[in-house]
Amino acid sequence: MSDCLVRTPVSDRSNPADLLLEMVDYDTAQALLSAALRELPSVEAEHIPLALSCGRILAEDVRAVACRPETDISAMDGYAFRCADMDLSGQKGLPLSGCVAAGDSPEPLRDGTACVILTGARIPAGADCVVARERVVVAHDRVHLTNQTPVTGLNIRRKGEEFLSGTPLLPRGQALDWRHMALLASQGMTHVAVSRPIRVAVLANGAEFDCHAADARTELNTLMLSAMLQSESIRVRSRVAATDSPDELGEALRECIEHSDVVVTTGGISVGQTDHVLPVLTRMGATCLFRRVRMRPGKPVTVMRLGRKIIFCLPGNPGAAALCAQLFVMPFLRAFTGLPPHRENRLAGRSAFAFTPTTDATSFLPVAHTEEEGEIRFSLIPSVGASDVRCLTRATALLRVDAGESVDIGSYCRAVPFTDL
Ligand SMILES: Nc1nc2c(c(=O)[nH]1)N[C@H]1C(S)=C(S)[C@@H](COP(=O)(O)OP(=O)(O)OC[C@H]3O[C@@H](n4cnc5c(N)ncnc54)[C@H](O)[C@@H]3O)O[C@H]1N2
Ligand code: MOO
Repeated sequence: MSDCLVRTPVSDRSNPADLLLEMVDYDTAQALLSAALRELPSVEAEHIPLALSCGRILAEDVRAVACRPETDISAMDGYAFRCADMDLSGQKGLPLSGCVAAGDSPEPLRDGTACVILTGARIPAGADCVVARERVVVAHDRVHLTNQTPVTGLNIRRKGEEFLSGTPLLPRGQALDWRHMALLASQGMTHVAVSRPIRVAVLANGAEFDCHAADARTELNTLMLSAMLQSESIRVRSRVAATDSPDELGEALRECIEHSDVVVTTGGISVGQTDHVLPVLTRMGATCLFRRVRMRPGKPVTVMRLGRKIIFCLPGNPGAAALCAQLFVMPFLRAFTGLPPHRENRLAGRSAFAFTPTTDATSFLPVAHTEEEGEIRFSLIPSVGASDVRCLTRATALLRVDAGESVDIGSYCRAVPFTDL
């Protein structure tokens, strides 16, 4: 038998384990979380080498300091000349005078001549068109047109045609990836200001995860949640307190809180005699943002705050922990890192199944979504409940059904797709 904490009387409203504390509905819980996030100072910026910045979040707006192309350049390997100088019949041609390659700073073109020019080379002053090499014939050091009528600007990439100096290039909050590297490097940037990574601690608890326990179980949530939350802009560390001792749990919580910006606990938040997470946090001075949400599954989910630290207390059942992490922790971390809400924040489509809730709570059903003839269709993934880990591997979204609503085949429905960071 474990040593059980003596339960505080249910009338003690300072204890978040107290079931008399009012349960909030799902939208209220989200609103409380958004309000708490707004009160947090934004994450500091750090300057890191551009080469290491993929996956990080831009901490400031970037404007062009140089236009692109920086100067008029040739788009072709060929010959540059002044259009008006060229004999269009191809009979006379123009004498050749020199060669310009990319990287050269050419002298002005001699009047009445053409020069060899290579792709990317600066257009010499005096030239106003480029004809591709395969469209001329060169004989006796003269260039003759074969199959081209040149016009001013032909095959010239004009200075600033991509963008001018001062053009807004990327907004603060942009998650950087390979597509942004060339653009930033084109501005001479070797370093970039990004938000420093957010430190998240994931803490599981429960004596059943002690491998010496008489009925030991495999701990699943730290691996699952670390994989979900880990990204270039989020550093996750995890810890398992394989104990039912409030003191040992308290020590683990203290250590997690001290070294992290955000803590995510799983398990130990219901009303069992070994559910110590909330009383221990309360004793440490944490206050409750909300305690339990009118939703199924995931009802026990609770969010605490200690100073500037937010502590998500998720239910221990892996399915419920995953669902609460997707619905609460992921959007919070996106916003905290400075990312905009996920572009597929909400999916709308038609249900391929019928469902009538049996609770007065918001139900979240695991579904797989497919696109058929431009419309999203949701299929129900069978689940035996909040401990089901197999159904997660087949689901792609969580379909929301509010209390009092029911779903019929063909009903228009909303779902939150699973996301990563
Ligand atoms: N009297 C009541 N009992 C329960 C209620 C209630 O309202 N009244 N709510 C139920 C619901 S809903 C849930 S969800 C669970 C939540 O309980 P806890 O968050 O305290 O979770 P535990 O009791 O610690 O664990 C529940 C279950 O999940 C397994 N678990 C926990 N952590 C992990 C992990 N890291 N890896 C794998 N499996 C884990 C644990 O072994 C238990 O089987 O409370 C209900 N009870
Ligand atoms: O809500 Mo619990 O999260 O059903 O298992």
